[in-house]
This record gives sequence, C-alpha cells and structure tokens, in this order.
Amino acid sequence: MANCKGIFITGTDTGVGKTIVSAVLARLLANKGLSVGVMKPVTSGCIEVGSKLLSEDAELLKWAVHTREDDPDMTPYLLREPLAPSVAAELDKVRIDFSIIKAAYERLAAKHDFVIVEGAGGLMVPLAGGLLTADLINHLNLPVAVVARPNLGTVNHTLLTTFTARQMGIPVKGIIVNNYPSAPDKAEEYAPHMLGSLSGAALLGVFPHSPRLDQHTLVEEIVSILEQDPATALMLRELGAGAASSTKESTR
Ligand SMILES: Nc1ncnc2c1ncn2[C@@H]1O[C@H](COP(=O)(O)OP(=O)(O)OP(=O)(O)O)[C@@H](O)[C@H]1O
Ligand SMILES: C[C@H](N)[C@H](N)CCCCCC(=O)O
Ligand SMILES: [Mg+2]
Repeated sequence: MANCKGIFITGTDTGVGKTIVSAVLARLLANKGLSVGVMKPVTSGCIEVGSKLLSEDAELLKWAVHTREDDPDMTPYLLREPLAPSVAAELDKVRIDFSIIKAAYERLAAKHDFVIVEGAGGLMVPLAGGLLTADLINHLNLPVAVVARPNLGTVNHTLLTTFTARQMGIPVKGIIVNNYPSAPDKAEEYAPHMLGSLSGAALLGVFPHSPRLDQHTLVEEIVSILEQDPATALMLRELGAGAASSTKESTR
C-alpha cells in the first residue's frame, strides 16, 4: 500500500458515527493546512431538494473541508430509499459501477493531499451484483479505519469487522471508538483496551460523545477536544495522512 493518500472509513454498523468521525478527521487535517478531498461513493436514504437528490453525509463532509463545490466526483451514486445500497439502486433502476467510483476517486486524489472516503453501513454491505463494500475498498486499493461503538456488544461486532477485513486482504489502519460517554459504564471502560488488544488492529482514537444537537457544532466541539490531545497527531499519521501533512509543513 505504498504512499496511498486516502483512507476508507467503515464501521461496525450503520449509525455508528462514520460521518461524524470522517468530518472530524477531515477538519483536523484541513486545520493543519492540508487540501482534503471527501467522498461518499454511495449514499442511500438521500433527501430530495427540489428535483435533486442530496446526501446529508456528503454535505457534512464538504462543510468540514470548507468546500461548497458541487463536484459529482464526491457523490457518484445518490439513491432514494434508506436501504442497503444494492436494494436502493435496484429500486432506483441504477447500476452501481465500481470503475465509475474509482475514476471519481482518482480525480479527487489528483486534486488533494489526502482523501477521506465514507462507506455506507458496514464492511459487508451489498452494493451491486453480489459485490460488497469490502470489494469496493479493494477496488480503490485503500486501507480502512473502523468506527466502533463503545458499549457492550462492540467487541464482537468490531472483531467480526477487522477479521473479515483481513480475510479479504484489506489493510486495517485501526479502530476509532466513537461516541464515548463522559461517564462510561464498566463495559465501556474496558472496551477501548479490549478492542486494541484482541483485534490485532491499532486503537487509533476514542472520540467523545458530544451533547450538541447541531451537527456542525458537534464536529467543531470534538475537533477542539482532540486538538488539545497530543495523541491526535499520531492518529493522523497512523491513518496515512501524516506523510501528506509533514510534506505540507516542510513546504511552508
Ligand atoms: N461523537 C458523537 N457525539 C454525539 N453524537 C454523535 C457522535 N457520533 C455520531 N453521533 C450521532 O449519531 C448519529 C449517527 O451518526 P452518523 O450519521 O455519523 O453515523 P453513520 O455511521 O455515518 O451512519 P450511516 O451508516 O447512515 O452513514 C447522528 O445523529 C450523529 O449526529
Ligand atoms: C440508510 C443507511 N443510513 C445507510 N446509508 C445504509 C445502511 C445499509 C445497511 C445494510 C445492512 O447492514 O443491513
Ligand atoms: Mg454516514
């Protein structure tokens, strides 16, 4: 995986915080002066704005990197129904083509120092013709970071994900435990260490739960907390953004 300049953010489930984590990572890198590309290759459950479909995930990622571009490369497939993408695509009479996604990703990678790609749901989500999100990750030749819940049950879900990633030849950069409560229960106290030691993957970070209701404020709050933590720079390097950011710093 020589000098890959992107990371694919997957999760142990839908709703675990892939978008929030992706937006936080994107904003952290943008704050370091990097040109960060963002991509949500397939969005199901889009909202309709007039005659257009909109990916709320992609809109938050674009905001995180201060872009208002309407670049279709960021969202190659926009699907209506909030279902597995393979089903949503069938209902919309759309055929998801990995080569279209790869071409879009490569154009973004050519324009930016680093690209953050958010998957739909988890690793084994069906996209098209029996192909899974894991197959798309391999097609894009990207490593993954796995977003996990902090609560009881996360060990099984996370190890299933990291084990499967390895079985499918996907490099796992590590695990980010998201939505971590300020007053963890016993299971939550043990979870980060257990995930780091049992998964064979690095524990890249623990992102706190933010009580903010507004998504922008929520992301900004988590970013400001993480920017005060010296371990954040190491996390960004582990994700593969370190090379890009150190190059950026050296050319300043
Ligand atoms: N650290 C956090 N603190 C507070 N709320 C959070 C946090 N992370 C995620 N959430 C909330 O949890 C919900 C799900 O998060 P998010 O949309 O990022 O999940 P997802 O994994 O991207 O879901 P999908 O599979 O639909 O893309 C959102 O309402 C989000 O605001
Ligand atoms: C609609 C949702 N927000 C995601 N975009 C798609 C989640 C697909 C999950 C499929 C499954 O694991 O059963
Ligand atoms: Mg999302």
